[in-house]
Amino acid sequence: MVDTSSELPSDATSALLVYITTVTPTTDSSKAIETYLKDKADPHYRDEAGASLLHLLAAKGNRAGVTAILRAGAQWNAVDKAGKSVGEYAREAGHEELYQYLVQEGVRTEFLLMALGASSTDAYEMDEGVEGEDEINEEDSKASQEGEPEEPESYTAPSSEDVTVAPAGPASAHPSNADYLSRRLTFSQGRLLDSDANAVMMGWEAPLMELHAAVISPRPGLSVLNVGFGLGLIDTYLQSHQPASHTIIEAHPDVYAKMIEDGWNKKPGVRILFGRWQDVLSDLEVYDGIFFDTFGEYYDDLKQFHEHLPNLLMHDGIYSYFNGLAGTNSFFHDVACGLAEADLEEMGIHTTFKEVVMDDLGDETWKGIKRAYWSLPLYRLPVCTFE
Ligand SMILES: C[S@@+](CC[C@H](N)C(=O)[O-])C[C@H]1O[C@@H](n2cnc3c(N)ncnc32)[C@H](O)[C@@H]1O
Repeated sequence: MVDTSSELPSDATSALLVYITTVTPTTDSSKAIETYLKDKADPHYRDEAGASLLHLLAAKGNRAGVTAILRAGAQWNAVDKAGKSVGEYAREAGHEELYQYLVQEGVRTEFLLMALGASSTDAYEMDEGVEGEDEINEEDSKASQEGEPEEPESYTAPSSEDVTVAPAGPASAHPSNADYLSRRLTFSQGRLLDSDANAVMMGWEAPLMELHAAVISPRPGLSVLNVGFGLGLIDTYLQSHQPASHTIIEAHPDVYAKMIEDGWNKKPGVRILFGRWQDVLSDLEVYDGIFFDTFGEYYDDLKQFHEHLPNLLMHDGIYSYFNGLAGTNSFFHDVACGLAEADLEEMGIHTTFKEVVMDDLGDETWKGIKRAYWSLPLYRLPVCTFE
């Protein structure tokens, strides 16, 4: 990988940079930028901070320019050397409308790539996760769009040690669900950690789990399914709602052993299916309420689970999932929410998001944990029903 970010831009690129940074944006910006690009300005130029032309246009609130540069192949999910996305550049400069436009652009691009089987979303960790993996991988994304692997053009991505929010490594470097399931786990001080100090589940999520339980099990006597036991937080809340039947799928042997030790197999209505959800689908029934929250899985796995919902959820049932996708970057998180919403809509399932204001979790929460996986001020709790 060659870092050419310190090289001087070509004349046409310099002229384009001057245009972007000094000219007041108008609807004509799009034509002007196309002309510079025809004159061989480099659409993949990065400045010394790693900001792409799209970042610079976003900061200027230049909507026509943003459209033109995206059309020329700029990546919507580029990050600068500090890990900042184009959405953050737009929002921080006060261009909220452009921020929303960029979110829609991200959703549209990823949705199309998904349809083509070429999405970059495997870097969206489902939940508590592994360092540096919660953003869409811009390198993967570009390679996917063009059908073959390609070196980044003018920018060496910082390593995950350099920045808190870093572009993800290649998907193949992510520990797989199978790797996670072979690691030993520790339950201590209201946390469930794996042997690599990744937080599988943490006590600070209890109030969210209480809300999820109330959403999928609003009255006694319902049949509910929870995928992923973890610390048993949501299952404890679900029990307090007195379901008629309460099915729990759990894949990790250490978690399963703890469930048995704590007597979960003897609780009212509880049926435990030990195994990966992918492997126990044929043992499932149809439920009034379903919740999904696994670990070491990615957006594609969530999407795959969603594809089974028409067979698992009653016509008037309610589904929800832990919405930790890209939970340390509001722009990528907003795109992930939009993508999940669009994918569910394809199956006739409508999503509304209940907004939950979050307290700052503080550094103490993350002590001894490999990666802080949540830092956003708002949690968007999905409430999904058939239309
Ligand atoms: C984040 S925790 C769930 C926390 C839970 N919502 C709670 O309230 O405590 C994720 C759980 O999913 C389990 N898991 C991971 N992959 C799974 C899979 N493919 N199928 C079923 N369970 C899985 C993990 O072992 C872990 O116990």
